[in-house]
Amino acid sequence: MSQHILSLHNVSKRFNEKLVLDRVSLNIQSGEIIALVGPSGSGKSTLMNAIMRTLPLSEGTILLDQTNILDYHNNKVYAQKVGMLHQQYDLVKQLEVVHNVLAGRLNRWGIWRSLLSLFKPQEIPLAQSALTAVGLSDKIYRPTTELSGGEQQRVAIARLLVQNPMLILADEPVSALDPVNAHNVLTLLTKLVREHNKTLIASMHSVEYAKTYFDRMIGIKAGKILFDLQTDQVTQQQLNTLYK
Ligand SMILES: Nc1ncnc2c1ncn2[C@@H]1O[C@H](COP(=O)(O)OP(=O)(O)OP(=O)(O)O)[C@@H](O)[C@H]1O
Repeated sequence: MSQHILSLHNVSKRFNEKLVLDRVSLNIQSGEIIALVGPSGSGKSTLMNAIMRTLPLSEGTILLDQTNILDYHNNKVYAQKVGMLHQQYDLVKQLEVVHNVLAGRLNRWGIWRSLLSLFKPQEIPLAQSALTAVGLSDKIYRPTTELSGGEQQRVAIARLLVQNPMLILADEPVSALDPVNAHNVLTLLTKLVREHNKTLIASMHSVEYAKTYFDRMIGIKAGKILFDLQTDQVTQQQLNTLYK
């Protein structure tokens, strides 16, 4: 049996008649830290949304943990396998940080516990330890809106730690941040992924960041994989072709 955490077999996606993913096949092992790179509109977000099950495939199969993603009937169970980090953090800004972090627990709690937690946060030690891991333990009861962009992205990472999925997808996780915050968030994210034995796939606008922080780079152009290599093996010529 395959040991791949994620396998895509001939995955295609059409929007109306437009082919946006064109027979994409790839295998990903547990623990890999992968950057998806490619020009705007090449299909990176579509690929991630397909893995997240927010977009149905036109053709092909995706196996997560050796099971077809369509066979996970329960979204809560699926959320224990895959979590996503968005460019715009996707937090409820009016709530205190603790509630946003504990939102990562919703896939394990029932409705009553989830509602109760809005009034009296449940599992505070769990939230506290996730916030300590991202360097924000002193911000637990602050309104999220008072945090900077970089801090909000770290809250979103703490929420993922609480959610504890095996695979993390990150859609341009630092493109809304300045270079210092982008560096801090990527350093933190890749360190936590390694320490917690997770797998990371991130779409990256910046090839420089992709080279610095990621082990494997997958170049996508017009919905096709142009190269799929260890980062140090990607040549300037391949990058030129990708962005030409
Ligand atoms: N819901 C949709 N309906 C129709 N077309 C779509 C839809 N979502 C994406 N597309 C098209 O699919 C193509 C790929 O988009 P996608 O967002 O996956 O690219 P991307 O590589 O993530 O781009 P970027 O780097 O700019 O985020 C684009 O041409 C886009 O316009």
